[in-house]
Amino acid sequence: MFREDIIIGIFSGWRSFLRKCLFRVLRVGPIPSHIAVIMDGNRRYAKKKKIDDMTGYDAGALALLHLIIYCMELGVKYVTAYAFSIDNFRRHPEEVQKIMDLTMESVMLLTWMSKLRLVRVHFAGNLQLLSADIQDAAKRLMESTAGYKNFVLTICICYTCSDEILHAVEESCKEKWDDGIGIMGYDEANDYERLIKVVDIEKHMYMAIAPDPDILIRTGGEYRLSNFLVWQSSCCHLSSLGTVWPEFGVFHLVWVVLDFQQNYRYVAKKKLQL
Ligand SMILES: CC(C)=CCC/C(C)=C/CC/C(C)=C/COP(=O)(O)OP(=O)(O)O
Repeated sequence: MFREDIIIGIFSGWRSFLRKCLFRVLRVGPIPSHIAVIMDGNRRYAKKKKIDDMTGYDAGALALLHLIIYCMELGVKYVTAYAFSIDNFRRHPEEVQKIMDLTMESVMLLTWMSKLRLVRVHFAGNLQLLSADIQDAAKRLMESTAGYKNFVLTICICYTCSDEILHAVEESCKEKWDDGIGIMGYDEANDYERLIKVVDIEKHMYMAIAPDPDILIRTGGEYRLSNFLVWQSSCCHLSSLGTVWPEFGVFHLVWVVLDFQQNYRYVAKKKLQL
């Protein structure tokens, strides 16, 4: 499904012209630096179109590819997608396998795209839960693109924010232990002082590579975070869309960014008060 002609097609024609005009208008206002997405509604899309669920996921992966290209054009620097939660391992094995296959296909496509030296790819999550071949391919891709600064794509796979926090706490404790420092100590007032600080935890989060998201989009009409970037989204603009993920397109993106711009001043003020 991932063919070079799809990518070329997206860039060409009158649609590309219209998109450029819309993005020029959007750029008059503040552009989010980081957009995160929960790609919900792939199976509902499949049901609606009377196709099998697996083809629904293909359509979802293509919608993600479109979003990446639009965000690059618009000037968004970070895109983070929730591809697979640790809880998704409870799904039907065929479905789990399909998403793993798509991950492998995406790694191959992104490896091909990495020749353009445009995208830094990062996989966030408990990667040990992936099969050895996907782990290897993902690690190689992360290493080979680590120096690219223009655009950062993070694919959250085998991810939940609770697991991310546990991992970060563990790493912080190990670090203190290795430095010969206990976890709790006394300050001069004989009061407890925290030796593990928020900065220690944040340094070890899987998402440490990116700033906190400015916008978190969830498609499929749900209003839950489903354990996605819970730590990082205290000040971000949440956008829940009724549309199913494979139908997410450029007009949805424009709508979400306009909504973000309308609330920008308020959210910026709130961030300063934190
Ligand atoms: C790069 C990469 C690996 C891309 C992955 C492709 C992709 C679209 C993954 C979404 C995974 C997922 C479990 C979505 C939830 O939708 P759902 O199908 O459970 O939605 P629904 O049942 O509510 O309709």
